[in-house]
Amino acid sequence: MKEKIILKLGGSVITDKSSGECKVNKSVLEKIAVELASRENVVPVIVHGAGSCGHPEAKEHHLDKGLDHTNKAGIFITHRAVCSLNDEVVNALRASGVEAVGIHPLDACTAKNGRLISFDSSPVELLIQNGVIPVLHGDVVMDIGQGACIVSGDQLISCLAGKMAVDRIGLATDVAGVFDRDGNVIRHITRNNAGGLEIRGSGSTDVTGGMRGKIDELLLLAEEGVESELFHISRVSDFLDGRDNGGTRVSP
Ligand SMILES: Nc1ncnc2c1ncn2[C@@H]1O[C@H](COP(=O)(O)OP(=O)(O)OP(=O)(O)O)[C@@H](O)[C@H]1O
Ligand SMILES: C=C(C)CCOP(=O)(O)O
Repeated sequence: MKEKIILKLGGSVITDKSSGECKVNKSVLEKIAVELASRENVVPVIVHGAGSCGHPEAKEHHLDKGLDHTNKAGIFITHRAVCSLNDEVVNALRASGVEAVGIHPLDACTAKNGRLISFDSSPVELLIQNGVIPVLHGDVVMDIGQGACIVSGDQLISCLAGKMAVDRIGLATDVAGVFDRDGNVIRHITRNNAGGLEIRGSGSTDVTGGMRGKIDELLLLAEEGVESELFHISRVSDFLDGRDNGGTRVSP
């Protein structure tokens, strides 16, 4: 029986996030695609972040703060940036023989004050039933409270996991896991120990809260009874094979 998994490819991994402009790490994408092509044990849904292909644009047009009369063009500009990255991810997968297609949250979701309130997951489920890997991404989303907002790939994961049964959820980033003050990986986070941790944002331009935003989102997911794992991209094969990946588990 194949495991249904959600794998988030962090923007810190698939782009050069420290660059002020969209720079895709094509060689990393190729390696991930080869890993996925060789796996018969999992049916993945891929979600990716924006990194330098979306965060700088969203920040410049302050879309995380909503729409006003000055920033409407930011919708197109930000969406185009992250869609260009989505094309690169899909193309890398397809070049390795993995049948994949992009799904864009702007077309499929509605939010209220920054939180998703509707997302029809049936295309995602039908695609995987038919052997095609859906590739979703953090995006600008129309918002009935503030006009528009930025929905992170992390929030999308929570939303998807609430709608479809998945066996495991993994988030690959540029760090080995969540570090404590001494730089050691915290192997297990729950609501009980999360309060005392020093978790900050990203070192690069980021409108969705960096590691802090990610852990807050994963703790909400944990409250729904769903566990997730955060690990370094170099350990993706361990995650795919269900082995210890040296990272941080966030659980109820
Ligand atoms: N306590 C911490 N432990 C580990 N990383 C931390 C911590 N606090 C802040 N960080 C930062 O969080 C970053 C990872 O979060 P980030 O949001 O950039 O990842 P991502 O999901 O790959 O990116 P994106 O949001 O573009 O998809 C690390 O590069 C690190 O600088
Ligand atoms: C900035 C945009 C468009 C999406 C952000 O998604 P994330 O990189 O998963 O936080």
